[in-house]
Amino acid sequence: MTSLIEQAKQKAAYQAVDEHVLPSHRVIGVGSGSTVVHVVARLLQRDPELNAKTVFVPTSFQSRGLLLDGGLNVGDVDQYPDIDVTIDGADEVDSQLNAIKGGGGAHLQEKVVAEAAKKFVIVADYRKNSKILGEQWKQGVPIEVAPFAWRVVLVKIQNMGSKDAKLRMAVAKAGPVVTDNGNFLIDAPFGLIQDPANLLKDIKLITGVVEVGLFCNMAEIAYFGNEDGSVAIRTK
Ligand SMILES: O=C(CO)[C@H](O)[C@H](O)COP(=O)(O)O
Repeated sequence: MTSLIEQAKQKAAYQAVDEHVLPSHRVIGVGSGSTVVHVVARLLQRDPELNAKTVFVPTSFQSRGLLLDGGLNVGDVDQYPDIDVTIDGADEVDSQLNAIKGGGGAHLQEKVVAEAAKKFVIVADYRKNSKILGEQWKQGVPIEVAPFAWRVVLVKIQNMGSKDAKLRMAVAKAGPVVTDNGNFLIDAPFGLIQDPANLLKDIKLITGVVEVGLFCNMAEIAYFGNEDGSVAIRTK
């Protein structure tokens, strides 16, 4: 029995693929996370001849595995810097389509692949649909940092007002989570984020920060699967 949340993710993902991955597209960016599993499932339902003519650019070890397991052509963003469309999940999306990403620690590659695309599309379930960032996602803004700099960055983030900011620790390993890029992660709660673009700029200016999981003014459209089986669409 599929849960309501899983059904909501699937509905959003399927509709986004159907409406944004066109037969003329040759390069598709594929995000990371559990909602993206449904994106790849829908891609695999397309005409195999069409998929054979298309390259898919993953954003993590996880999404690369999904694409390879499906027998799809995989390419790197340095080979394919012009992407037709990138579809990805999010941890929270506000009324202006700003998003928090990086719950899965993949936001560095996700941001590069989203910025390389002509169009960036978000897929999520109803729990991610907010007016203001920080309403529902309480874990904080994910910040990827160079390992040697983590404590200096953490103190600066705490001094910026995120008193509960902390290093993300691994669950099945002693010590911190290490990203696909060999870095550490800090999760920094800032309460309600009224001005995400300004916060992004301030955090990014701290030396040692590699990338911030605030995606501001990037998404063109977001699909939210609802509990009742409908899909809410938000556009710019
Ligand atoms: O940003 C991400 C990973 O870095 C994911 O897109 C985000 O965490 C949402 O994941 P899910 O679809 O599993 O809820």
